[in-house]
Amino acid sequence: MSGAILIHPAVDHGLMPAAKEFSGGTLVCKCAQNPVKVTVTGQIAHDHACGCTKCWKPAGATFSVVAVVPRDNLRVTENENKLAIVDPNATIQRYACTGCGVHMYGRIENKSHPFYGLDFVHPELFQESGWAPPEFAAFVSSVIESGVDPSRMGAIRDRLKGLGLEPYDALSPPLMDAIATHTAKASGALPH
Ligand SMILES: N[C@@H](CCC(=O)N[C@@H](CSCO)C(=O)NCC(=O)O)C(=O)O
Ligand SMILES: [Zn+2]
Ligand SMILES: [Zn+2]
Repeated sequence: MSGAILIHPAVDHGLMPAAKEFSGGTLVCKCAQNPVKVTVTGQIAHDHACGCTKCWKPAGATFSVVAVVPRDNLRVTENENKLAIVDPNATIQRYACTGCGVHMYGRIENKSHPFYGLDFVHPELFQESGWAPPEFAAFVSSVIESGVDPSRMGAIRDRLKGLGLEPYDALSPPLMDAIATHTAKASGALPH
């Protein structure tokens, strides 16, 4: 680790490679009793470190680690009654455990959203190893909104680059292109 720059416990010691045989697993919240469990089928996609204020981060972390899975591949299997939506007006409706505060999944209900059909999950909550590691860092400048001193941004971006997580202030260029393509097709600027 370089100095006091802690990105997230799942990346601070280097990225763990994906396991070829990883076929999903169980996300478990941090409650000592009656934890919420969410079963995910298949590997995660578009895993990234996210600096936005809305994604759940473990204590001490500057970034979250968040990825997507098809919503049909996700099931709440235990203690669903403990879940509550953090902000019903947000694009991503994040279901948090009312016991420990961990966000178990985030769902997009707007059918015209470019990412409709995908749920957001924090893969560090898997009890299994082998999930695909983060590929880039998103919404990096947004960490300032959580109180990070702007003077630290150079060191934070250098640390992310050192970990192989290219820093962007929105999503990665391929994902931003996919969003723009969706928008252009919806408006008619591009053919379907
Ligand atoms: N500066 C804002 C940015 C918040 C934001 O737009 N977050 C993104 C990324 S979340 C995971 O990649 C987003 O899509 N948000 C939609 C939502 O949260 O519903 C901030 O930091 O708050
Ligand atoms: Zn909990
Ligand atoms: Zn985020």
